[in-house]
Amino acid sequence: MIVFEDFTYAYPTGSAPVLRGIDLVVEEGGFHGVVGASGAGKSTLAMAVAGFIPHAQGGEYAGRVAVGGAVVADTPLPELVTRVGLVQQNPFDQISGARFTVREEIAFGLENLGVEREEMARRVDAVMADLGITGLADRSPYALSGGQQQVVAVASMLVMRPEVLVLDEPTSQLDPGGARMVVEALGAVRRSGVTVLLVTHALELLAEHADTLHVLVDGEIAAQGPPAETLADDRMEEWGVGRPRYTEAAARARRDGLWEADRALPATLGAAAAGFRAAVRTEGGRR
Ligand SMILES: Nc1ncnc2c1ncn2[C@@H]1O[C@H](COP(=O)(O)OP(=O)(O)OP(=O)(O)O)[C@@H](O)[C@H]1O
Repeated sequence: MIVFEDFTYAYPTGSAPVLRGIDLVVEEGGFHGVVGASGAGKSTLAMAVAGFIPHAQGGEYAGRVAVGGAVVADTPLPELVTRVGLVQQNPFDQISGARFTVREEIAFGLENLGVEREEMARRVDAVMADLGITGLADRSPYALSGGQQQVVAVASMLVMRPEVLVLDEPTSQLDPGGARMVVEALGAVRRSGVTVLLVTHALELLAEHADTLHVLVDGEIAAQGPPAETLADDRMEEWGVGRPRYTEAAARARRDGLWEADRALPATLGAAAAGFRAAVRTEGGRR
């Protein structure tokens, strides 16, 4: 569980706070999304969960962030890395450069923790099997596609058995095939019981997979709730987030009288298809 209590944060080089009075509860387990316009503070929020804020970045803060009951600011980074994994945008940048194979790369964090060799091998094998990358075990991390590298980055975090996995735009530099690999891997992470907090502009992905969605606007939480509600919110345009293409299609159909007036706008393809089918039936009934 991640809890923000009235959390405000300013970077050391900037005078104005970039997160302001954040109150947020992310329930244990499940898949939770964070969206917002560019500069809204999403990466800053991700770093506040992972502890790079305040531990590595410094800056000024008020209020608190806690993960699994541990207050992030009071917990040393070496302990936090076993509680929270952070996967970032660029898969290439996350390769340690210190190991030759995917298997060794995934084991790297456990080695640093001094985990016993057999236990380490068991855990690495299990994570690779869970994420469907056993076939990559003996390859060089540098010889992989971006999607494969990103799944290895997820595996390197998951092998530490964190409570929370935070991902900051993990698919934004990938082609559609690579993005699909990462999404499938996140399905496996979710099934393992780890809480997933995903920062992304990929609204359709959140519409299909997220349990809750948190909308950041200029450093504040402007809306939160189930994605079917938040993504169809009329204010998403003015907040600079936009809406899924299915929502936009239905909104246009509604303007043209082709969407039932009392039916909520859809966020997913399935909900859009159901709405259009119903509209066609109603139209047919009128004839
Ligand atoms: N290291 C830093 N020092 C000072 N200001 C920073 C630093 N990093 C980010 N900022 C500022 O903090 C604000 C929020 O940035 P952040 O990267 O968290 O936004 P974001 O929502 O993740 O944006 P994007 O979608 O473009 O990644 C921006 O105004 C940004 O310029």
